Amino acid sequence: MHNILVSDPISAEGIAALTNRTDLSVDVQTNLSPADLLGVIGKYDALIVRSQTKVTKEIIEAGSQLKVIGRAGVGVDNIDLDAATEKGIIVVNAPDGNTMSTAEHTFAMLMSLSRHIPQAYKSTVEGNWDRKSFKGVELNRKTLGIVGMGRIGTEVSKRAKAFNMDIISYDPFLTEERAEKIGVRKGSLQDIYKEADYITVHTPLTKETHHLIDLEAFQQMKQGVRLINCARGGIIDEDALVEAIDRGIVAGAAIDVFEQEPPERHPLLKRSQVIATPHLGASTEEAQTYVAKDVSEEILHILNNESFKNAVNMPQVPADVRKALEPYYLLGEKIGEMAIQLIQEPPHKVTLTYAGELTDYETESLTRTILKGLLRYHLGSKVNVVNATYMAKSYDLSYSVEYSSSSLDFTNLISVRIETKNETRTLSGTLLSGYGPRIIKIDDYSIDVAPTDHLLYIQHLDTKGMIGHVGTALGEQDINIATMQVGRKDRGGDAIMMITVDKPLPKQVRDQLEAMEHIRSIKEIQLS
Ligand SMILES: NC(=O)c1ccc[n+]([C@@H]2O[C@H](COP(=O)([O-])OP(=O)(O)OC[C@H]3O[C@@H](n4cnc5c(N)ncnc54)[C@H](O)[C@@H]3O)[C@@H](O)[C@H]2O)c1
Ligand SMILES: O=C(O)CC[C@@H](O)C(=O)O
Repeated sequence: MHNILVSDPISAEGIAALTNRTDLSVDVQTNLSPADLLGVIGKYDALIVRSQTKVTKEIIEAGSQLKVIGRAGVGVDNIDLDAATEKGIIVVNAPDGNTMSTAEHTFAMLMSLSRHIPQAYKSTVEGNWDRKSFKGVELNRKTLGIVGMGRIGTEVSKRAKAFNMDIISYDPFLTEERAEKIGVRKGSLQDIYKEADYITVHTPLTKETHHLIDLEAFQQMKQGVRLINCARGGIIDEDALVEAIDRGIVAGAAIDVFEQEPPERHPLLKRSQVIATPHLGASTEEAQTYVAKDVSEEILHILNNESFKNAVNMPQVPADVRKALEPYYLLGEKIGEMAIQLIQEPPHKVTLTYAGELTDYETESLTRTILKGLLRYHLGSKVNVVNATYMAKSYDLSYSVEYSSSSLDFTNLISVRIETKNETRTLSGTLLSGYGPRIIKIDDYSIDVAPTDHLLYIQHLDTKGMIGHVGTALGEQDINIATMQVGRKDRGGDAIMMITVDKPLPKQVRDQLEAMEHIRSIKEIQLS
């Protein structure tokens, strides 16, 4: 039974996929204080939030069972992503469900701003009939500057085109081709400041976009410009906006999101040129149902160990790539687990090499899986594919990935070279059609071993009778040999045996083997 906590108001219809299941327990508690949340979070496997709940490092650390945090919406700035990643907790969002609603809200703000609808409404219901104070402006043939041409920015541009607006847009990822396809002009921020009658922002709030629109930016804008922020508080510097309004640069601003929410008595709210809504961009019945459905589906996938697509703190793996790589994850994990057991000292460098058909794919998820296998052996189950690269870095283990054209005549090949201060070991494996994962090389020795639970790796001198001696010693102690592979470099030189056995070796058998003449080392390898 998995326990799920929903701590913000979420569409009941949207989370029906969770609440209808008998193998899940879903608690909806939308009035928890941070202290209350801290007290209860320890018993939950999944947490679903909108933007109100602040999922801090403290909450994440107290979430001893947490596997996934779901954000029913786009922005994840209320979740400490680094803390979640460090703990191996997947953070998923619902990036598409509220795009239309937010684009429509932006447009409602744009029009309200132009025709002073909120101010005129207030005056009218107060008993006035004031037809002079609220003269507006047309959108027709005006220039709209869009900062951030992602999902919402693009939808806003479509609506603006229908109003015969000229659109100029800046986004670091906007190519000339895409701009042409959408029907907007691509420009710089400075172009927007210089030309736009309206500016709307649709970026995430990042270090780069924090106070992107500051006093310096306002000073470059057209006199009488109007601004809209339905993205995130903090992209526009609120104090600078007040100053720009007071200096007459800005004729109006429509603000849905604030640096602090609620925006306790900010001077901005005292300016008659400002209209405001309380973070309502995504607040429609449709959007709330869509985002809740999307995030519920993702949570179900994650709790059932199925593939998912909207993780924010790990790379997205397209479904076709994931399907193609799926059989390699097991092979990669086993190679990682074996490699770490072959070395005697802490590793400081790992080089992963992919060859054959693997070079056709985006292998980031495979790399994470190999690192997970490698690190788990010592660090335990706290390592997973979410935090594997983070964990590697935090243990000063550098890793790199290479692609090779040489796959030793196999259709695919994964090699892991692991280096310590004094030794370097290399392990290679392949996925053999019809046979599954095989280890085909250890250092310079060619072998062919399935990575089973108990393996015995013996380095010895190539001399007569070794196989017999080892076989007898194991047999006498009732250790059944499932398979045995031998390899040597030169006749009479260094040689290896890789034996798969049915159970771990008792200590006396190990001691006995270690004491045998011509045996150089014995390593038991346990795979999970
Ligand atoms: N008001 C609301 O209720 C509400 C609802 C939904 C989304 N949002 C917010 O709207 C914003 C946009 O959402 P989206 O779904 O369109 O996201 P998106 O990821 O589809 O688009 C964001 C775009 O911003 C661009 N960008 C990043 N840094 C930039 C910069 N410095 N200058 C210009 N462009 C930059 C990115 O390249 C990307 O194309 C987010 O902040 C999201 O949280 C608010
Ligand atoms: O949950 C909400 O209503 C806000 C959602 C919005 O800010 C988002 O980023 O998706």
